[in-house]
Amino acid sequence: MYRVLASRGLRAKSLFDKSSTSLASFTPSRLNHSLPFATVDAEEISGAHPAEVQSFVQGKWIGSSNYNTLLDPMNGEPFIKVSEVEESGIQPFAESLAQCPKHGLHNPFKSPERYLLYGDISTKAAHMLALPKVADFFTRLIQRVAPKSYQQAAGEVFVTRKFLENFCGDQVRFLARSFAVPGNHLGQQSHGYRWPYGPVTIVTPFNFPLEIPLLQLMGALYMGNKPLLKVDSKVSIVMEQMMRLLHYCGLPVEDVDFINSDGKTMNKILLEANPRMTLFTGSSRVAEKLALDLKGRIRLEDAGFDWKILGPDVQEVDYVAWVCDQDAYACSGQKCSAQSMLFIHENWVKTSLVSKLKELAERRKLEDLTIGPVLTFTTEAMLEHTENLLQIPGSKLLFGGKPLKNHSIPSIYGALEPTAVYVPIEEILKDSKTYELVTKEIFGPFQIVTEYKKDQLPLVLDALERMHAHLTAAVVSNDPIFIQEVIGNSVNGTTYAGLRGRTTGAPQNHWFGPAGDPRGAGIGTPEAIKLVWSCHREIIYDYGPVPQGWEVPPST
Ligand SMILES: NC(=O)c1ccc[n+]([C@@H]2O[C@H](COP(=O)([O-])OP(=O)(O)OC[C@H]3O[C@@H](n4cnc5c(N)ncnc54)[C@H](O)[C@@H]3O)[C@@H](O)[C@H]2O)c1
Repeated sequence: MYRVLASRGLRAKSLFDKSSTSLASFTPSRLNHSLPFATVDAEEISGAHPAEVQSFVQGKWIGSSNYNTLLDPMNGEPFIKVSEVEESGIQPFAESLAQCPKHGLHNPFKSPERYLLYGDISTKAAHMLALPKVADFFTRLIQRVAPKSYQQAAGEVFVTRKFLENFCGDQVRFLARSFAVPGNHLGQQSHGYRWPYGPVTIVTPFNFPLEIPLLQLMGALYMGNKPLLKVDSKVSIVMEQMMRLLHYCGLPVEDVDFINSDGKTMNKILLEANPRMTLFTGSSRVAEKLALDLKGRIRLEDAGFDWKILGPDVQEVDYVAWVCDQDAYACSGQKCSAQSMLFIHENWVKTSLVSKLKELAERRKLEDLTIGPVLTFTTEAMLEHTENLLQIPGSKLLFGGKPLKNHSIPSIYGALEPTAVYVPIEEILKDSKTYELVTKEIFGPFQIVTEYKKDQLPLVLDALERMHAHLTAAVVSNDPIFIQEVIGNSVNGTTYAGLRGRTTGAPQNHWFGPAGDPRGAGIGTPEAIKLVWSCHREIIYDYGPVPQGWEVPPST
Protein backbone atom coordinates (compact mmCIF):
# COMPACT_ATOMS: atom_id res chain seq x y z
CA MET A 1 0.00 0.00 0.00
CA TYR A 2 2.81 2.35 0.91
CA ARG A 3 4.41 1.80 -2.47
CA VAL A 4 1.19 2.49 -4.37
CA LEU A 5 0.63 5.69 -2.47
CA ALA A 6 4.18 6.80 -2.76
CA SER A 7 4.08 6.31 -6.49
CA ARG A 8 0.83 8.25 -6.62
CA GLY A 9 2.64 11.08 -4.83
CA LEU A 10 5.44 10.84 -7.36
CA ARG A 11 3.02 10.89 -10.28
CA ALA A 12 1.44 14.06 -8.99
CA LYS A 13 4.88 15.56 -8.61
CA SER A 14 5.83 14.63 -12.15
CA LEU A 15 3.07 16.85 -13.50
CA PHE A 16 5.35 19.66 -12.52
CA ASP A 17 8.64 17.95 -13.09
CA LYS A 18 8.18 17.38 -16.81
CA SER A 19 8.97 21.01 -17.38
CA SER A 20 8.00 24.36 -16.04
CA THR A 21 5.51 24.54 -18.91
CA SER A 22 3.14 22.23 -17.08
CA LEU A 23 2.48 25.01 -14.59
CA ALA A 24 2.40 27.64 -17.28
CA SER A 25 -0.13 25.66 -19.27
CA PHE A 26 -2.32 25.41 -16.20
CA THR A 27 -4.12 28.56 -17.20
CA PRO A 28 -7.41 29.90 -15.89
CA SER A 29 -9.16 28.87 -19.11
CA ARG A 30 -8.12 25.24 -18.58
CA LEU A 31 -9.45 25.52 -15.07
CA ASN A 32 -12.90 26.57 -16.07
CA HIS A 33 -14.19 23.03 -15.78
CA SER A 34 -12.31 21.70 -12.79
CA LEU A 35 -9.25 22.06 -10.64
CA PRO A 36 -6.90 19.09 -10.84
CA PHE A 37 -6.62 18.68 -7.07
CA ALA A 38 -10.08 19.68 -5.83
CA THR A 39 -12.85 17.26 -4.92
CA VAL A 40 -15.53 19.90 -4.28
CA ASP A 41 -16.95 22.91 -6.05
CA ALA A 42 -17.21 25.79 -3.62
CA GLU A 43 -20.30 27.19 -5.33
CA GLU A 44 -22.22 23.93 -5.52
CA ILE A 45 -22.07 22.79 -1.91
CA SER A 46 -25.63 22.83 -0.58
CA GLY A 47 -28.28 20.85 1.25
CA ALA A 48 -29.04 19.09 -2.03
CA HIS A 49 -25.34 18.48 -2.81
CA PRO A 50 -23.57 18.17 0.53
CA ALA A 51 -19.78 17.94 0.54
CA GLU A 52 -17.87 15.31 2.49
CA VAL A 53 -14.64 15.96 4.38
CA GLN A 54 -12.15 13.16 5.04
CA SER A 55 -9.10 12.64 7.18
CA PHE A 56 -5.67 11.57 5.94
CA VAL A 57 -3.41 9.11 7.74
CA GLN A 58 -0.46 6.90 6.85
CA GLY A 59 -0.64 8.01 3.25
CA LYS A 60 -4.34 7.59 2.55
CA TRP A 61 -7.64 9.42 2.75
CA ILE A 62 -10.09 7.82 5.14
CA GLY A 63 -13.76 8.27 5.96
CA SER A 64 -15.72 7.13 9.00
CA SER A 65 -19.31 6.35 9.79
CA ASN A 66 -19.35 9.14 12.36
CA TYR A 67 -20.50 12.28 10.58
CA ASN A 68 -20.59 15.78 12.00
CA THR A 69 -23.15 17.48 9.78
CA LEU A 70 -22.57 21.22 9.49
CA LEU A 71 -25.31 23.74 8.90
CA ASP A 72 -24.72 26.40 6.27
CA PRO A 73 -24.13 29.52 8.40
CA MET A 74 -26.12 31.58 5.90
CA ASN A 75 -29.29 29.50 5.66
CA GLY A 76 -29.16 26.58 8.07
CA GLU A 77 -29.13 23.86 5.38
CA PRO A 78 -27.08 20.77 6.32
CA PHE A 79 -24.37 21.30 3.69
CA ILE A 80 -21.12 19.61 4.77
CA LYS A 81 -20.62 16.15 6.28
CA VAL A 82 -17.36 15.96 8.18
CA SER A 83 -16.30 12.40 8.72
CA GLU A 84 -14.90 12.61 12.25
CA VAL A 85 -12.53 10.14 13.85
CA GLU A 86 -13.88 8.76 17.13
CA GLU A 87 -11.87 7.81 20.19
CA SER A 88 -11.86 4.18 19.03
CA GLY A 89 -10.24 5.24 15.75
CA ILE A 90 -7.22 7.18 16.96
CA GLN A 91 -4.72 4.32 16.82
CA PRO A 92 -3.55 4.85 13.19
CA PHE A 93 -2.84 8.51 13.95
CA ALA A 94 -0.85 7.71 17.08
CA GLU A 95 1.07 4.98 15.22
CA SER A 96 1.85 7.28 12.33
CA LEU A 97 3.29 9.94 14.65
CA ALA A 98 5.29 7.28 16.48
CA GLN A 99 7.03 6.38 13.20
CA CYS A 100 8.84 9.71 13.28
CA PRO A 101 11.95 9.77 15.50
CA LYS A 102 12.71 12.67 17.87
CA HIS A 103 15.40 13.89 15.50
CA GLY A 104 12.78 14.45 12.80
CA LEU A 105 12.38 13.62 9.14
CA HIS A 106 15.33 15.83 8.31
CA ASN A 107 17.89 17.90 10.15
CA PRO A 108 21.22 19.45 9.18
CA PHE A 109 22.90 16.02 9.50
CA LYS A 110 20.13 13.92 7.96
CA SER A 111 18.42 14.10 4.54
CA PRO A 112 19.33 17.76 3.92
CA GLU A 113 17.93 17.43 0.40
CA ARG A 114 14.49 17.65 2.03
CA TYR A 115 15.09 21.33 2.81
CA LEU A 116 15.33 21.78 -0.97
CA LEU A 117 12.27 19.60 -1.57
CA TYR A 118 10.23 21.93 0.64
CA GLY A 119 11.55 24.95 -1.25
CA ASP A 120 10.23 23.30 -4.43
CA ILE A 121 6.86 22.39 -2.90
CA SER A 122 6.46 25.98 -1.71
CA THR A 123 7.29 27.29 -5.20
CA LYS A 124 4.68 25.07 -6.80
CA ALA A 125 1.99 25.75 -4.20
CA ALA A 126 2.61 29.50 -4.48
CA HIS A 127 2.24 29.30 -8.27
CA MET A 128 -1.01 27.42 -7.83
CA LEU A 129 -2.44 30.00 -5.45
CA ALA A 130 -1.45 32.75 -7.88
CA LEU A 131 -3.75 31.28 -10.52
CA PRO A 132 -6.96 33.33 -10.40
CA LYS A 133 -9.20 30.28 -10.54
CA VAL A 134 -7.41 28.59 -7.64
CA ALA A 135 -7.35 31.78 -5.56
CA ASP A 136 -11.06 32.26 -6.22
CA PHE A 137 -11.79 28.63 -5.30
CA PHE A 138 -10.16 29.00 -1.87
CA THR A 139 -11.64 32.45 -1.32
CA ARG A 140 -15.16 31.20 -1.97
CA LEU A 141 -14.63 28.04 0.06
CA ILE A 142 -13.50 30.15 3.03
CA GLN A 143 -16.56 32.36 2.59
CA ARG A 144 -18.89 29.37 2.63
CA VAL A 145 -17.72 28.13 6.02
CA ALA A 146 -16.42 31.26 7.79
CA PRO A 147 -18.60 33.96 6.20
CA LYS A 148 -16.61 37.16 5.66
CA SER A 149 -16.48 39.57 2.75
CA TYR A 150 -14.85 38.44 -0.49
CA GLN A 151 -11.98 40.89 0.10
CA GLN A 152 -11.31 39.62 3.60
CA ALA A 153 -11.33 35.98 2.47
CA ALA A 154 -9.17 36.84 -0.56
CA GLY A 155 -6.73 38.57 1.80
CA GLU A 156 -6.25 35.28 3.62
CA VAL A 157 -5.44 33.48 0.36
CA PHE A 158 -3.08 36.28 -0.65
CA VAL A 159 -1.12 36.17 2.62
CA THR A 160 -0.87 32.39 2.32
CA ARG A 161 0.51 32.71 -1.19
CA LYS A 162 3.01 35.41 -0.20
CA PHE A 163 4.18 33.25 2.71
CA LEU A 164 4.79 30.34 0.33
CA GLU A 165 6.66 32.67 -2.04
CA ASN A 166 8.89 33.70 0.85
CA PHE A 167 10.05 30.11 1.30
CA CYS A 168 10.85 29.17 -2.28
CA GLY A 169 14.27 28.13 -3.56
CA ASP A 170 16.90 28.00 -0.82
CA GLN A 171 14.89 29.90 1.78
CA VAL A 172 13.86 26.74 3.65
CA ARG A 173 17.45 25.66 4.19
CA PHE A 174 18.35 29.19 5.29
CA LEU A 175 15.82 28.72 8.12
CA ALA A 176 18.14 26.02 9.47
CA ARG A 177 21.23 28.25 9.26
CA SER A 178 23.74 27.41 12.01
CA PHE A 179 26.57 29.38 13.57
CA ALA A 180 30.01 28.56 14.88
CA VAL A 181 32.16 29.99 17.67
CA PRO A 182 35.93 29.32 17.95
CA GLY A 183 36.83 27.13 20.91
CA ASN A 184 39.55 27.28 23.60
CA HIS A 185 42.20 25.26 21.80
CA LEU A 186 43.07 23.93 18.38
CA GLY A 187 40.43 21.58 17.00
CA GLN A 188 37.63 22.90 19.20
CA GLN A 189 34.63 24.80 17.84
CA SER A 190 31.03 25.02 19.00
CA HIS A 191 28.23 25.01 16.45
CA GLY A 192 24.63 25.97 17.16
CA TYR A 193 21.98 24.19 15.06
CA ARG A 194 18.20 24.46 14.67
CA TRP A 195 16.87 21.02 15.49
CA PRO A 196 13.35 19.63 14.83
CA TYR A 197 11.15 18.09 17.52
CA GLY A 198 10.09 15.12 15.35
CA PRO A 199 6.45 14.11 15.88
CA VAL A 200 4.36 17.26 16.45
CA THR A 201 0.71 18.31 16.44
CA ILE A 202 -1.06 21.47 15.28
CA VAL A 203 -4.54 22.45 16.52
CA THR A 204 -6.21 25.48 14.93
CA PRO A 205 -9.53 27.37 15.23
CA PHE A 206 -12.30 28.29 12.81
CA ASN A 207 -11.67 31.94 12.02
CA PHE A 208 -8.79 31.69 9.51
CA PRO A 209 -9.47 28.33 7.85
CA LEU A 210 -6.49 28.52 5.46
CA GLU A 211 -3.89 30.97 6.71
CA ILE A 212 -3.32 29.76 10.27
CA PRO A 213 -3.15 26.01 9.57
CA LEU A 214 -1.17 26.33 6.34
CA LEU A 215 1.47 28.69 7.74
CA GLN A 216 1.98 26.59 10.86
CA LEU A 217 1.94 23.33 8.90
CA MET A 218 4.60 24.48 6.45
CA GLY A 219 6.74 25.95 9.25
CA ALA A 220 6.65 22.60 11.05
CA LEU A 221 7.59 20.73 7.86
CA TYR A 222 10.34 23.15 6.86
CA MET A 223 12.17 22.53 10.13
CA GLY A 224 12.00 18.73 9.74
CA ASN A 225 9.00 17.77 11.86
CA LYS A 226 6.21 15.33 11.06
CA PRO A 227 2.92 17.07 11.92
CA LEU A 228 -0.55 15.80 12.67
CA LEU A 229 -2.92 18.66 11.81
CA LYS A 230 -6.36 19.23 13.30
CA VAL A 231 -8.47 22.18 12.15
CA ASP A 232 -11.86 23.08 13.67
CA SER A 233 -14.37 20.82 11.88
CA LYS A 234 -16.60 23.83 11.09
CA VAL A 235 -14.04 24.93 8.50
CA SER A 236 -11.74 21.94 7.92
CA ILE A 237 -12.98 21.49 4.35
CA VAL A 238 -10.66 24.33 3.33
CA MET A 239 -7.50 22.65 4.64
CA GLU A 240 -8.71 19.28 3.36
CA GLN A 241 -8.67 20.76 -0.14
CA MET A 242 -5.34 22.48 0.54
CA MET A 243 -3.82 19.14 1.58
CA ARG A 244 -4.90 17.79 -1.80
CA LEU A 245 -3.25 20.77 -3.51
CA LEU A 246 -0.03 20.18 -1.52
CA HIS A 247 0.01 16.51 -2.54
CA TYR A 248 -0.46 17.65 -6.13
CA CYS A 249 2.57 19.91 -5.64
CA GLY A 250 4.75 17.04 -4.45
CA LEU A 251 4.18 16.87 -0.68
CA PRO A 252 5.27 13.32 0.27
CA VAL A 253 2.12 11.56 1.42
CA GLU A 254 3.74 10.16 4.54
CA ASP A 255 4.91 13.56 5.83
CA VAL A 256 1.61 14.92 7.20
CA ASP A 257 -1.50 13.41 8.77
CA PHE A 258 -4.75 15.36 8.85
CA ILE A 259 -7.51 14.57 11.33
CA ASN A 260 -11.11 15.64 11.75
CA SER A 261 -12.41 15.10 15.26
CA ASP A 262 -14.02 16.85 18.16
CA GLY A 263 -11.88 18.51 20.83
CA LYS A 264 -12.24 15.62 23.28
CA THR A 265 -10.92 13.04 20.82
CA MET A 266 -8.03 15.31 19.87
CA ASN A 267 -7.22 15.74 23.54
CA LYS A 268 -7.03 11.95 23.87
CA ILE A 269 -4.68 11.69 20.89
CA LEU A 270 -2.43 14.35 22.37
CA LEU A 271 -2.21 12.39 25.61
CA GLU A 272 -1.67 9.01 23.98
CA ALA A 273 0.51 9.88 21.00
CA ASN A 274 2.78 12.06 23.12
CA PRO A 275 3.88 14.56 20.45
CA ARG A 276 7.16 16.29 21.24
CA MET A 277 5.61 19.72 20.56
CA THR A 278 2.09 21.05 20.01
CA LEU A 279 1.13 24.37 18.52
CA PHE A 280 -2.30 25.41 19.73
CA THR A 281 -4.24 28.36 18.34
CA GLY A 282 -7.62 29.02 19.93
CA SER A 283 -9.32 29.97 23.17
CA SER A 284 -7.42 30.51 26.42
CA ARG A 285 -9.65 27.98 28.15
CA VAL A 286 -8.48 25.10 25.95
CA ALA A 287 -4.93 26.50 25.80
CA GLU A 288 -4.55 26.35 29.59
CA LYS A 289 -5.97 22.83 29.76
CA LEU A 290 -3.59 21.56 27.10
CA ALA A 291 -0.61 23.28 28.71
CA LEU A 292 -1.26 21.18 31.83
CA ASP A 293 -2.11 17.97 29.97
CA LEU A 294 1.01 18.22 27.83
CA LYS A 295 3.25 19.21 30.74
CA GLY A 296 4.30 22.40 29.03
CA ARG A 297 5.36 20.86 25.69
CA ILE A 298 3.24 23.42 23.87
CA ARG A 299 3.29 26.85 22.23
CA LEU A 300 0.20 29.02 22.41
CA GLU A 301 -1.59 31.56 20.26
CA ASP A 302 -4.62 32.16 22.45
CA ALA A 303 -7.29 34.77 23.14
CA GLY A 304 -6.97 38.34 22.01
CA PHE A 305 -8.45 41.25 23.94
CA ASP A 306 -6.83 43.84 21.76
CA TRP A 307 -6.72 47.53 22.54
CA LYS A 308 -6.20 50.74 20.64
CA ILE A 309 -5.28 54.07 22.20
CA LEU A 310 -5.92 57.31 20.35
CA GLY A 311 -3.22 59.71 21.56
CA PRO A 312 -3.41 63.46 22.18
CA ASP A 313 -2.59 64.58 18.62
CA VAL A 314 -5.72 64.63 16.50
CA GLN A 315 -5.21 64.17 12.75
CA GLU A 316 -6.98 62.52 9.82
CA VAL A 317 -10.24 61.81 11.66
CA ASP A 318 -11.86 60.12 8.65
CA TYR A 319 -8.95 57.76 8.18
CA VAL A 320 -8.69 56.85 11.86
CA ALA A 321 -12.46 56.26 12.08
CA TRP A 322 -12.27 53.97 9.05
CA VAL A 323 -9.41 51.93 10.56
CA CYS A 324 -11.35 51.65 13.83
CA ASP A 325 -14.35 50.30 11.94
CA GLN A 326 -12.25 47.77 10.03
CA ASP A 327 -10.39 46.68 13.16
CA ALA A 328 -13.54 46.16 15.21
CA TYR A 329 -16.02 44.82 12.68
CA ALA A 330 -14.33 43.29 9.59
CA CYS A 331 -14.89 39.51 9.62
CA SER A 332 -17.72 40.37 12.03
CA GLY A 333 -15.12 40.93 14.74
CA GLN A 334 -13.94 37.32 14.55
CA LYS A 335 -10.25 38.03 14.25
CA CYS A 336 -8.11 37.28 17.28
CA SER A 337 -6.62 40.71 16.55
CA ALA A 338 -9.99 42.51 16.45
CA GLN A 339 -10.19 45.80 18.32
CA SER A 340 -11.92 44.93 21.61
CA MET A 341 -11.32 48.17 23.48
CA LEU A 342 -10.84 51.72 22.22
CA PHE A 343 -9.32 54.36 24.53
CA ILE A 344 -10.11 57.84 23.19
CA HIS A 345 -8.12 60.88 24.34
CA GLU A 346 -10.29 63.87 25.24
CA ASN A 347 -8.97 65.78 22.20
CA TRP A 348 -10.55 63.16 19.94
CA VAL A 349 -13.81 63.25 21.92
CA LYS A 350 -14.33 66.79 20.63
CA THR A 351 -14.21 65.56 17.02
CA SER A 352 -16.75 63.64 14.95
CA LEU A 353 -14.80 60.38 15.38
CA VAL A 354 -17.52 58.38 17.17
CA SER A 355 -20.31 59.56 14.88
CA LYS A 356 -18.19 58.68 11.85
CA LEU A 357 -17.44 55.29 13.36
CA LYS A 358 -21.18 54.76 13.83
CA GLU A 359 -21.88 55.70 10.20
CA LEU A 360 -19.21 53.33 8.94
CA ALA A 361 -20.45 50.48 11.15
CA GLU A 362 -24.03 51.03 9.97
CA ARG A 363 -23.15 50.73 6.29
CA ARG A 364 -22.05 47.10 6.81
CA LYS A 365 -24.51 44.61 5.36
CA LEU A 366 -25.22 40.93 5.28
CA GLU A 367 -25.55 40.84 1.47
CA ASP A 368 -21.82 41.34 0.95
CA LEU A 369 -20.84 39.74 4.28
CA THR A 370 -19.28 42.92 5.63
CA ILE A 371 -21.29 41.78 8.64
CA GLY A 372 -22.34 38.18 9.06
CA PRO A 373 -22.79 35.12 11.25
CA VAL A 374 -20.86 34.79 14.50
CA LEU A 375 -19.78 31.18 14.87
CA THR A 376 -19.01 30.83 18.59
CA PHE A 377 -21.46 33.22 20.31
CA THR A 378 -25.23 33.22 19.97
CA THR A 379 -27.18 36.45 19.50
CA GLU A 380 -28.69 35.99 22.99
CA ALA A 381 -25.27 35.61 24.60
CA MET A 382 -24.02 38.84 23.00
CA LEU A 383 -27.20 40.75 23.89
CA GLU A 384 -26.98 39.51 27.47
CA HIS A 385 -23.37 40.67 27.69
CA THR A 386 -24.43 44.09 26.35
CA GLU A 387 -27.18 44.31 28.98
CA ASN A 388 -24.74 43.41 31.75
CA LEU A 389 -22.36 46.15 30.61
CA LEU A 390 -25.18 48.68 30.49
CA GLN A 391 -25.77 48.08 34.22
CA ILE A 392 -22.41 49.74 34.94
CA PRO A 393 -22.99 53.35 36.11
CA GLY A 394 -22.36 55.89 33.35
CA SER A 395 -22.23 53.30 30.56
CA LYS A 396 -24.26 53.72 27.37
CA LEU A 397 -24.90 52.05 24.05
CA LEU A 398 -23.13 54.04 21.33
CA PHE A 399 -24.62 52.05 18.45
CA GLY A 400 -25.77 48.57 17.47
CA GLY A 401 -26.96 46.29 20.25
CA LYS A 402 -29.72 44.77 18.10
CA PRO A 403 -30.02 41.43 16.30
CA LEU A 404 -29.55 41.50 12.51
CA LYS A 405 -32.85 41.50 10.62
CA ASN A 406 -34.12 39.67 7.54
CA HIS A 407 -31.77 36.73 7.55
CA SER A 408 -31.81 32.96 7.75
CA ILE A 409 -28.70 32.47 9.90
CA PRO A 410 -29.46 29.42 12.09
CA SER A 411 -29.95 30.17 15.77
CA ILE A 412 -26.91 28.09 16.81
CA TYR A 413 -24.89 31.01 15.42
CA GLY A 414 -25.03 34.71 16.32
CA ALA A 415 -26.29 37.62 14.21
CA LEU A 416 -25.65 41.01 15.77
CA GLU A 417 -25.35 44.54 14.42
CA PRO A 418 -21.87 46.05 14.84
CA THR A 419 -22.02 47.18 18.47
CA ALA A 420 -20.11 49.62 20.69
CA VAL A 421 -20.70 50.16 24.40
CA TYR A 422 -19.20 53.13 26.24
CA VAL A 423 -17.99 52.49 29.80
CA PRO A 424 -16.31 55.27 31.89
CA ILE A 425 -12.64 54.50 32.60
CA GLU A 426 -13.02 54.99 36.36
CA GLU A 427 -15.79 52.37 36.42
CA ILE A 428 -13.72 49.90 34.38
CA LEU A 429 -11.03 50.00 37.05
CA LYS A 430 -13.33 50.21 40.06
CA ASP A 431 -13.32 46.54 41.09
CA SER A 432 -12.10 43.26 39.67
CA LYS A 433 -15.61 41.98 38.89
CA THR A 434 -16.38 44.98 36.66
CA TYR A 435 -12.93 44.82 35.11
CA GLU A 436 -13.41 41.17 34.23
CA LEU A 437 -16.84 41.80 32.73
CA VAL A 438 -15.57 44.70 30.60
CA THR A 439 -12.50 42.82 29.36
CA LYS A 440 -14.28 39.57 28.48
CA GLU A 441 -13.43 38.63 24.89
CA ILE A 442 -16.61 38.58 22.78
CA PHE A 443 -15.61 36.93 19.52
CA GLY A 444 -18.07 38.94 17.45
CA PRO A 445 -18.81 42.49 16.17
CA PHE A 446 -18.46 44.07 19.57
CA GLN A 447 -16.20 46.62 21.23
CA ILE A 448 -15.87 48.65 24.40
CA VAL A 449 -15.19 52.37 24.04
CA THR A 450 -13.85 54.58 26.81
CA GLU A 451 -12.38 58.07 27.17
CA TYR A 452 -9.47 59.51 29.13
CA LYS A 453 -8.34 63.02 30.02
CA LYS A 454 -4.77 64.14 29.52
CA ASP A 455 -3.82 63.43 33.14
CA GLN A 456 -5.53 60.01 33.07
CA LEU A 457 -2.94 58.11 31.00
CA PRO A 458 -1.83 56.23 34.18
CA LEU A 459 -5.39 54.84 34.44
CA VAL A 460 -5.19 53.63 30.84
CA LEU A 461 -1.81 52.01 31.50
CA ASP A 462 -3.20 50.39 34.65
CA ALA A 463 -6.05 48.92 32.57
CA LEU A 464 -3.50 47.45 30.13
CA GLU A 465 -1.38 46.04 32.95
CA ARG A 466 -4.33 44.09 34.36
CA MET A 467 -5.19 42.33 31.09
CA HIS A 468 -4.51 38.63 30.65
CA ALA A 469 -4.13 38.44 26.87
CA HIS A 470 -1.33 40.38 25.15
CA LEU A 471 -1.76 39.79 21.45
CA THR A 472 -2.16 42.95 19.36
CA ALA A 473 -2.42 46.67 20.10
CA ALA A 474 -2.30 50.07 18.42
CA VAL A 475 -1.04 53.43 19.64
CA VAL A 476 -2.55 55.90 17.22
CA SER A 477 -0.36 58.97 17.53
CA ASN A 478 2.61 60.59 15.86
CA ASP A 479 3.82 62.02 19.18
CA PRO A 480 7.05 60.09 19.92
CA ILE A 481 7.00 60.87 23.65
CA PHE A 482 3.44 59.55 23.98
CA ILE A 483 4.24 56.44 21.94
CA GLN A 484 7.36 55.84 24.03
CA GLU A 485 5.41 56.01 27.26
CA VAL A 486 2.68 53.62 26.13
CA ILE A 487 5.02 51.09 24.53
CA GLY A 488 7.40 51.26 27.49
CA ASN A 489 4.54 50.41 29.85
CA SER A 490 2.84 47.58 27.96
CA VAL A 491 3.69 44.14 26.50
CA ASN A 492 1.50 43.18 23.52
CA GLY A 493 3.39 41.01 21.03
CA THR A 494 2.23 42.74 17.84
CA THR A 495 1.89 46.47 18.46
CA TYR A 496 1.34 49.10 15.80
CA ALA A 497 2.51 52.64 16.60
CA GLY A 498 1.72 55.75 14.59
CA LEU A 499 -1.17 57.57 13.05
CA ARG A 500 -1.96 54.66 10.74
CA GLY A 501 -1.81 52.12 13.58
CA ARG A 502 -4.31 49.26 13.54
CA THR A 503 -4.90 46.17 15.66
CA THR A 504 -5.67 43.73 12.84
CA GLY A 505 -3.31 42.58 10.18
CA ALA A 506 -1.32 39.39 10.27
CA PRO A 507 0.55 39.53 7.00
CA GLN A 508 3.47 37.22 6.27
CA ASN A 509 5.96 40.07 6.54
CA HIS A 510 5.80 40.66 10.26
CA TRP A 511 5.69 38.61 13.42
CA PHE A 512 2.22 37.92 14.77
CA GLY A 513 1.81 36.49 18.24
CA PRO A 514 1.42 37.26 21.94
CA ALA A 515 4.20 38.47 24.23
CA GLY A 516 4.69 38.27 27.98
CA ASP A 517 4.24 34.49 28.15
CA PRO A 518 7.11 32.04 27.71
CA ARG A 519 4.65 29.67 26.03
CA GLY A 520 3.72 32.29 23.42
CA ALA A 521 4.02 31.25 19.77
CA GLY A 522 4.39 33.31 16.61
CA ILE A 523 3.31 32.93 13.01
CA GLY A 524 4.47 34.15 9.65
CA THR A 525 8.14 35.12 9.70
CA PRO A 526 11.41 33.16 9.71
CA GLU A 527 11.83 34.07 13.41
CA ALA A 528 8.37 32.68 14.20
CA ILE A 529 9.07 29.43 12.34
CA LYS A 530 12.44 28.94 14.03
CA LEU A 531 11.08 29.72 17.50
CA VAL A 532 8.00 27.52 17.27
CA TRP A 533 9.20 24.61 15.20
CA SER A 534 12.80 24.05 16.19
CA CYS A 535 14.97 23.96 19.26
CA HIS A 536 18.62 24.76 19.73
CA ARG A 537 21.22 22.02 19.57
CA GLU A 538 24.88 22.72 20.20
CA ILE A 539 27.57 20.40 18.82
CA ILE A 540 31.03 21.07 20.22
CA TYR A 541 33.65 19.67 17.90
CA ASP A 542 36.86 18.83 19.69
CA TYR A 543 39.09 16.94 17.30
CA GLY A 544 42.45 17.70 18.82
CA PRO A 545 45.34 17.28 18.48
CA VAL A 546 46.17 16.72 22.15
CA PRO A 547 49.19 19.03 22.84
CA GLN A 548 52.57 17.44 22.50
CA GLY A 549 54.01 16.31 25.82
CA TRP A 550 50.60 16.33 27.51
CA GLU A 551 50.62 14.59 30.90
CA VAL A 552 47.83 13.52 33.23
CA PRO A 553 47.27 16.49 35.55
CA PRO A 554 46.31 16.25 39.23
CA SER A 555 42.58 15.57 39.79
CA THR A 556 40.37 18.59 40.33
N1 LIG B 1 -3.65 34.21 19.03
C1 LIG B 1 -4.00 33.90 17.80
O1 LIG B 1 -3.22 33.97 16.86
C2 LIG B 1 -5.41 33.45 17.55
C3 LIG B 1 -5.82 33.24 16.23
C4 LIG B 1 -7.13 32.86 15.99
C5 LIG B 1 -8.01 32.67 17.06
N2 LIG B 1 -7.59 32.88 18.32
C6 LIG B 1 -8.51 32.71 19.45
O2 LIG B 1 -9.32 31.55 19.23
C7 LIG B 1 -10.58 31.72 19.87
C8 LIG B 1 -11.68 31.39 18.88
O3 LIG B 1 -11.64 30.08 18.49
P1 LIG B 1 -12.51 28.92 19.13
O4 LIG B 1 -13.51 29.49 20.06
O5 LIG B 1 -12.99 28.05 18.05
O6 LIG B 1 -11.37 28.18 19.98
P2 LIG B 1 -11.42 26.77 20.70
O7 LIG B 1 -10.33 26.80 21.72
O8 LIG B 1 -12.78 26.39 21.13
O9 LIG B 1 -11.01 25.73 19.53
C9 LIG B 1 -9.79 25.78 18.86
C10 LIG B 1 -9.43 24.39 18.36
O10 LIG B 1 -9.17 23.54 19.48
C11 LIG B 1 -9.92 22.33 19.36
N3 LIG B 1 -10.17 21.85 20.72
C12 LIG B 1 -11.16 22.20 21.57
N4 LIG B 1 -11.00 21.55 22.74
C13 LIG B 1 -9.88 20.79 22.63
C14 LIG B 1 -9.18 19.91 23.51
N5 LIG B 1 -9.61 19.68 24.75
N6 LIG B 1 -8.06 19.31 23.06
C15 LIG B 1 -7.60 19.53 21.82
N7 LIG B 1 -8.21 20.36 20.95
C16 LIG B 1 -9.33 20.99 21.35
C17 LIG B 1 -11.14 22.75 18.58
O11 LIG B 1 -11.77 21.64 18.00
C18 LIG B 1 -10.53 23.71 17.56
O12 LIG B 1 -9.95 22.98 16.49
C19 LIG B 1 -10.63 33.17 20.33
O13 LIG B 1 -10.35 33.22 21.69
C20 LIG B 1 -9.51 33.83 19.53
O14 LIG B 1 -8.97 34.99 20.11
C21 LIG B 1 -6.31 33.26 18.58
